[in-house]
Amino acid sequence: MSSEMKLRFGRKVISVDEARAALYEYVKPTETETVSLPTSFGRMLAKDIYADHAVPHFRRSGVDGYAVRSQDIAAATPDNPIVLDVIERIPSGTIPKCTVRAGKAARIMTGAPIPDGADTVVMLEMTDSLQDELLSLLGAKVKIKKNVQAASNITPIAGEVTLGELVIPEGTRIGPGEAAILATFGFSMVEVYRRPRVAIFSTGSELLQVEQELQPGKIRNSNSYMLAAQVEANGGAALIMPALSDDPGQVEAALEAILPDVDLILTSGGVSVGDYDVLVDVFGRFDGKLLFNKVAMRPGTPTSAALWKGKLLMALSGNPGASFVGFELFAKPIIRSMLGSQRPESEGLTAFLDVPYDKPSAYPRYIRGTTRVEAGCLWVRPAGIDKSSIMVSIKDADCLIWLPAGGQGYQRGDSVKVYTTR
Ligand SMILES: Nc1nc2c(c(=O)[nH]1)N[C@H]1C(S)=C(S)[C@@H](COP(=O)(O)OP(=O)(O)OC[C@H]3O[C@@H](n4cnc5c(N)ncnc54)[C@H](O)[C@@H]3O)O[C@H]1N2
Ligand code: MOO
Ligand SMILES: [Mg+2]
Repeated sequence: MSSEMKLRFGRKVISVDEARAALYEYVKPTETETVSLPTSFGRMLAKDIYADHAVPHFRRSGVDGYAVRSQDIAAATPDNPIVLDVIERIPSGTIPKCTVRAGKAARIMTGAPIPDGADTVVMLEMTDSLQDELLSLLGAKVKIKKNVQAASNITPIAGEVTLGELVIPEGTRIGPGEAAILATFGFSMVEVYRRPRVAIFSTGSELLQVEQELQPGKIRNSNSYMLAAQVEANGGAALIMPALSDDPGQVEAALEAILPDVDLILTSGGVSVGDYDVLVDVFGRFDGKLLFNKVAMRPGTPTSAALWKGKLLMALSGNPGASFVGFELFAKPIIRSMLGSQRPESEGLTAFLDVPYDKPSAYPRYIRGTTRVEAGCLWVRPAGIDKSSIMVSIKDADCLIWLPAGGQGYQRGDSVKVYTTR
């Protein structure tokens, strides 16, 4: 068999895990860059964030009311209120001037520092000050109508975060909570991983550009946009390249030209046994190293990958379903590893199959699935028609249902593993 025929038909099949291991060998995190906090949302943090001060860094009032000594108001009741002298008013953001001694009270606002001497705060609603609030403060008195436990309505120093605590580990995606913490600790500039640049090429002379009118026997290129959306959803920067022809020389030249400018190349189509499956031809003539060209999985069996001039080239199947699944299983963990993620692979969950599934397969299946929760249990069913060539059901998928190889089919209610894709 010629080497070209060998590449097409004499393929060595490897498992998904072996394929991933082969890829991970060549994956390294991108360099870090420093960006402004407002532009860091969605980016991956490139260094551990430690608390360089306690939060709060002062005893903070949680309510509007009076800061007092709890022992002064132990006997307070609505019928027998305790009267205290009001010595100062403490707006939030100011520093108390006086110490609260026996028989004294300080009117305090929510968020303001607790004055020395006070160990609790009585809410305004439990005093009679509401009537007096127009009185000039000096000489005013306040009737406390309810005793309040010591430490009430006070957040102690370091009540939220202690000095030196690791608040966000490196490799975390910056969402709302992380943004709040970064702002709290003064990170107006944030060190993040550079977003991996991913070039996307589709192949196939049947492909039209999106803006082109439909023509007999041709289809619009949908994979490139699906893959670009998947790249961006996982923190990469997608470069949608012009679709490639079926000419091996042209394809090789186009891929080689972009290699230096990107971190990863994704192609879709042209990896099976067809006469015009051009990636197979490229693998037969390029000076890269083919890592694998057949994976024990359905869909996406002909998914291939190569290392070329130090960069990974992921050659996904042309069938939209297979392309989607191949991205989720291989390109997603590559991109997330480049972004420093400690958990690059999709999270595995257990769900109950919502419908019977009776298509046995020689290879493990990764079926686009739609989950739902019922009475606290996760149920999953195939998202629409479960065929590799179906594009329209991809929008309904929020996971991949993993069905082991072989099997005599599955009943409704069988528990299966699912991998989230959202
Ligand atoms: N005799 C065999 N035929 C096929 C085999 C096989 O083992 N023996 N493998 C099948 C499997 S499995 C898959 S998966 C597909 C993969 O084929 P390719 O990766 O070579 O993909 P293409 O042939 O280029 O296209 C397949 C299909 O997908 C459509 N396509 C391609 N690119 C796009 C795009 N950018 N947007 C939308 N649709 C796209 C293309 O029109 C074809 O319909 O091979 C099976 N055949
Ligand atoms: O490998 Mo496939 O099963 O058509 O995608
Ligand atoms: Mg083909």
